[in-house]
Amino acid sequence: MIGNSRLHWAGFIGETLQTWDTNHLPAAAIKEIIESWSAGIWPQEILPLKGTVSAPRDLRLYVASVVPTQTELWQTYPAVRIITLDQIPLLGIYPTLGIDRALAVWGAGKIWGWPVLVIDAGTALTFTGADGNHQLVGGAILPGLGLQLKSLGQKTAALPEIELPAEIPQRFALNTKEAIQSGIVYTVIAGVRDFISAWWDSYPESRILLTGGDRTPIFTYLQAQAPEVAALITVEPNLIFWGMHSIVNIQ
Ligand SMILES: Nc1ncnc2c1ncn2[C@@H]1O[C@H](COP(=O)(O)OP(=O)(O)OP(=O)(O)O)[C@@H](O)[C@H]1O
Ligand SMILES: CC(C)(CO)[C@@H](O)C(=O)NCCC(=O)O
Ligand SMILES: [K+]
Repeated sequence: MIGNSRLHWAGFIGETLQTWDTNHLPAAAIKEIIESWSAGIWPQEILPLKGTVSAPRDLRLYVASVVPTQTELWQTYPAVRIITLDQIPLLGIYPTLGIDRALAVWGAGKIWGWPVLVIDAGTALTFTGADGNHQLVGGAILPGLGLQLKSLGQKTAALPEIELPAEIPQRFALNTKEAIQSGIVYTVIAGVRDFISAWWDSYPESRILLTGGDRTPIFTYLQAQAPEVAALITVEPNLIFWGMHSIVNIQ
């Protein structure tokens, strides 16, 4: 899965599933990976994996991407299959819907049942809901936690670029760092709770799944602020891969 910040990898290696993340890769590295795979060798220096790994010569690579320039770099690999929206049986898809959102909500519905709401806390924070007929209800997109911190740090003179706090901060802060942390954390959690509550108004029995690179801090803050809501949320890092797995199997 090619995201806006990095690449998310999942490999069935023998009987086991391994997952890992890398940065976006430059063209030269991708060329090297493709040459290695074509020769039946695992490119261990670029994509380190546990154990010694050779690669089958026809190693299939399934790519879903929300970054077209990155997708392009993989298209020279003969065994690549690009997963596109038209391959996802979700009803009511609109043409510019992100493939990551479509795959995540499809994977969630397939495994945890319908209706379902997915919260993906990545570069962008997205809500994506589908109903009992596997029909997209819709969703919302806002800047993710990292991007909110970064944009304040970069677009102001006096605000530093800081990290997310490990625990929920004090709400009314008396220093700049904690004031930024409070502002972002409390408004995002309030927003997340509001979207969940609005979703449950329409789909009271629905599962809610939380995924993405910032799933753990979001879940920690939610547990502190609204433990009764957090208790009803399923945290699942591999939602998009479950979606890809299901799509790939039906082809
Ligand atoms: N090692 C890491 N590198 C980059 N971001 C990380 C890392 N660990 C956690 N994160 C957090 O993950 C967030 C990005 O999420 P994720 O990796 O899911 O984004 P992405 O690659 O854009 O994928 P998506 O397109 O699904 O949002 C950042 O806001 C950051 O706080
Ligand atoms: C919202 C992001 C950036 C989240 O990764 C991605 O799903 C995307 O580029 N979506 C396209 C716009 C949409 O989903 O309506
Ligand atoms: K853009």
